[in-house]
Amino acid sequence: MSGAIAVLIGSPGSGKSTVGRALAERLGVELVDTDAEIESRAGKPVSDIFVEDGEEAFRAMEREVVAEALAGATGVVALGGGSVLDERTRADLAAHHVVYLQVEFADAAKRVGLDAARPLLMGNPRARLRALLEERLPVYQGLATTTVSTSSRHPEEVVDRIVEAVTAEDRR
Ligand SMILES: Nc1ncnc2c1ncn2[C@@H]1O[C@H](COP(=O)(O)OP(=O)(O)O)[C@@H](O)[C@H]1O
Ligand SMILES: O=C(O)C1=C[C@@H](OP(=O)(O)O)[C@@H](O)[C@H](O)C1
Ligand SMILES: [Mg+2]
Repeated sequence: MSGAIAVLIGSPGSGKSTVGRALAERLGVELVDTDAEIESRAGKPVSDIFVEDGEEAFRAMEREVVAEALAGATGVVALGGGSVLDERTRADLAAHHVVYLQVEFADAAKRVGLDAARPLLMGNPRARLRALLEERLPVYQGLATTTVSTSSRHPEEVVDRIVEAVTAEDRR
């Protein structure tokens, strides 16, 4: 299959950015983390974009950055958790290995609890995260060519599973 070696999708706290970095390093390929690219273009953190420009402006930038990342991808792409809500992004993903990083609610809550930079979870982080997971689960499942559980697994073990899965997919 051409395109990215793996495009990582999943909820906030599933480990897309962390595992994306480790996977790209393991394979010796480039990583594009679309949130990092948005931050570099905007010159400010995602949380500031949400507060100062609003979610709609963030989603418009995200759509553009994701489309570019997917069009040129040959390595690993880590998406933001909400990027798959865009129809064009979902269509673009059809050309790629799409790895859904699955996480139990309790683990995701613990992981994002360590990091205050997720504007969508402001207010009541646990309730917001639960609602996001419920709404998006079918979308993540529908897009995945491979699903890898990340609960109770070190990021390097998650990388092992992804490498096995994409190698097996390519043999098919
Ligand atoms: N498999 C894992 N086990 C434990 N903690 C993890 C794991 N993957 C990521 N984390 C931690 O969870 C937090 C969120 O990870 P991150 O990669 O930013 O997730 P995402 O990009 O999916 O929102 C970070 O503090 C990270 O160190
Ligand atoms: O789920 C979402 O809608 C979002 C997830 C974040 O990325 P992570 O999934 O990497 O945390 C980031 O793109 C933004 O805060 C919106
Ligand atoms: Mg991330």
